[in-house]
Amino acid sequence: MGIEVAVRGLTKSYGTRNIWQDITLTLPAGEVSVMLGPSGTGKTVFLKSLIGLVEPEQGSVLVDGVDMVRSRERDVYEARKTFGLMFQDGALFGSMNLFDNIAFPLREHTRKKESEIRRVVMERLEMVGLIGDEGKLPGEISGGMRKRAGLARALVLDPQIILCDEPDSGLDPVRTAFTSQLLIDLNAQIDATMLIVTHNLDIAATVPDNMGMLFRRRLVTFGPREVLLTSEEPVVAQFLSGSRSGPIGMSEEKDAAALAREAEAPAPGPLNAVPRKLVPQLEPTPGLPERQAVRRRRERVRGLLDDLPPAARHAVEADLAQDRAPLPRRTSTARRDAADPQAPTLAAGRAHPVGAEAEPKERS
Ligand SMILES: Nc1ncnc2c1ncn2[C@@H]1O[C@H](COP(=O)(O)OP(=O)(O)OP(=O)(O)O)[C@@H](O)[C@H]1O
Repeated sequence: MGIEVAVRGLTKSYGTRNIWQDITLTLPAGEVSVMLGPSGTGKTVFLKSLIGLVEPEQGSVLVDGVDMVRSRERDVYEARKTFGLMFQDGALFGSMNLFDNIAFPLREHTRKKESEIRRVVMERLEMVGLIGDEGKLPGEISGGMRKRAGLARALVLDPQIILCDEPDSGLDPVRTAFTSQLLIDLNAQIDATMLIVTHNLDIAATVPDNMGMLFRRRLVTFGPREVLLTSEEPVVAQFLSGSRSGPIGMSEEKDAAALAREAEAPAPGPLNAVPRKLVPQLEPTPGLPERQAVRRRRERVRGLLDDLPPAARHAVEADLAQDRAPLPRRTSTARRDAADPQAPTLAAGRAHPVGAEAEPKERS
């Protein structure tokens, strides 16, 4: 099973420019989490800080007892081996064919024989649907195939934590849907802890167990997917609906004058929030094992129910009721909500705000 990543009070600046501050969250072991945020809010910097490639000035990132921020270089190097990284462009060596690219970490970091390397590489190629393409150069394949090859390479050392930086960037909606399924299938097969950085609303709505969002140098929220997907927090609702109305502007933040003008004359019709249903999470492709994270997460989130905002709580209770496990409380409400066609919709304005009173406490 994957291992937990515990981030506490993380703060990063470049020179005098603060990127984000005081980020505290836990990536639960073996679960899939997504970090959303407008462009430039520091999502990639956050990913890099988890593996010690970027050095935050405050805070800690605990992975299996090693603080990726402050521990000795040798310990950080060892802990880094538990991670698999998938970068935006696949980060493949242009002069090597896919087989050699994917075999590279095995040849660099292990003493496996070539026959064993071939077995592992072909297995990973099959997982990402690239069997038959192993002889091709990165320049001869599509962007989506490069991403999948990058994912296969991230998997060869059997990582317990997988970090994916914008797995959808540059992909059409169909390829993005396949990528979403691939990520869920992967989690079912290897039960690794996963963090995906993305802007993509379909991935956000269908893939993760947990979601967070960065905005204005802060973590707006992080918790069970239902919290963010039912949130009325203006920045979250705007982001999830793709609306121009709200605090997010073309540059990272709108200034106060622009927000005041907008409040007087809200953007018309289609530019405003488009309600989105809280759609079910993707399940693994038939024939694959069940995701073990699902049951673990249900148990974990059951313990958080009292701290969740009402809309998120109703959505979680509906999920728990579907599982047919006995509910400790509010069973009848959950059943009613599960059947309620008016159940929480994204940006539909029915959910409770994630505010001071309602914000769930992040827990491990
Ligand atoms: N090495 C660096 N030195 C100085 N500034 C940097 C460095 N790396 C990143 N930044 C700055 O940190 C900010 C956040 O960058 P980052 O790439 O993490 O954003 P992001 O949220 O991933 O954006 P996008 O969604 O567009 O990929 C940017 O303004 C970027 O210019």
